[in-house]
Amino acid sequence: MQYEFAPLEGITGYIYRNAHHACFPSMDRYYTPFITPKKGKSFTTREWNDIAAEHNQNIAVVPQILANQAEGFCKVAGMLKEQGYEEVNLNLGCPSATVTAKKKGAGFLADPDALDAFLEEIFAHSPLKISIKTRIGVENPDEFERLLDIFSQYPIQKLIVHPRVLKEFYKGNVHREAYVRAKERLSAAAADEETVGRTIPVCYNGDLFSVSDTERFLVEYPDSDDLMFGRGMLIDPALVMRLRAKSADPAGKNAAKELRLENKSTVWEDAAKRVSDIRDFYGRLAEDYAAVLSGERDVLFKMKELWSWQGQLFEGSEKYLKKIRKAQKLTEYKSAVAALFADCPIKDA
Ligand SMILES: Cc1cc2nc3c(=O)[nH]c(=O)nc-3n(C[C@H](O)[C@H](O)[C@H](O)COP(=O)(O)O)c2cc1C
Repeated sequence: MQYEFAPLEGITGYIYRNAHHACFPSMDRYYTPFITPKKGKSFTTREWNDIAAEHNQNIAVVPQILANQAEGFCKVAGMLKEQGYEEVNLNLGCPSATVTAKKKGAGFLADPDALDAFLEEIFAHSPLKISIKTRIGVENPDEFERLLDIFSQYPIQKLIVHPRVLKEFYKGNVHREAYVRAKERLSAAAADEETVGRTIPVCYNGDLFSVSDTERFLVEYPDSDDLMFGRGMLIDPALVMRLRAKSADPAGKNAAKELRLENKSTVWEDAAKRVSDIRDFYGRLAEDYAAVLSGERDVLFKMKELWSWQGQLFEGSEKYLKKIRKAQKLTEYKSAVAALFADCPIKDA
């Protein structure tokens, strides 16, 4: 089983990724929040910091590009190659109106012919392997068949499917049958000589918020071998660590060995251990942000955003979260966080 950390813009930058990897070394890969090609200019400072090789040592990272012009995509891919990357991910999922209005992200799915022409160009000229993270359409899940026709023509490193259409944003039920369809279609994508024998690995992404959600998913879709987690990791940063420790499948066991987790599955279900690991992680994050951000306000902004997710893992956390949200100084923040850790039991999800 492969476990991927989803790109989360504004959250999973290099500071977060490095701290997460140090505290919960369990992910096969982290995807960066998207980078956009710009005319003339290369990267913004934020983008540069995020992808620079020195900020991503000993951690498997796939940078993501948001683009609809092949030239810009390939130029950025070339710059990423210089930093030592081997793969780049194309964003066909972002539902934000500012992005989709420019026919990028999930907005690009509205014009399958243009998307096909773009893919032809980038697969011909990109210096890096290309994976794709996609939604299943704009308005209607039926649009996915046409998109799969297109995807099946290209040597895509991996197709990550978030089975919602653009207009659903992140709400409502996921269309899991579309994920099944992608697996059926792309593992049998042997339509002509060029594609004979080629299969495109498919990764599932969407609404796996807890260990029990994931276990239920795997009972229903036992052929799954690659899962991507986004918000679930913000709620429980040890989620994949716990899945690996509990896993009885051989790949999981090997991964557990690599991570020196043998016989530790019980430790990972121990509530006190879970709380102290999350406390260490959040302590480290606050310090690491303080080392690069310009003042307490910015650090507080980052940490408050994280707590809006993390708070969901603790029973009865609302009044403590209110204090965290109201904190104007790091000292106030720290005492509110300490009170939450002391008083709120962790959920067994
Ligand atoms: C705050 C936030 C930022 C996101 N930023 C990105 C992004 O930069 N690139 C991308 O492909 N998806 C982005 N996504 C989508 C996630 O990667 C993921 O597909 C989505 O959250 C569904 O997975 P989940 O249910 O496991 O959270 C973002 C989602 C959220 C909530």
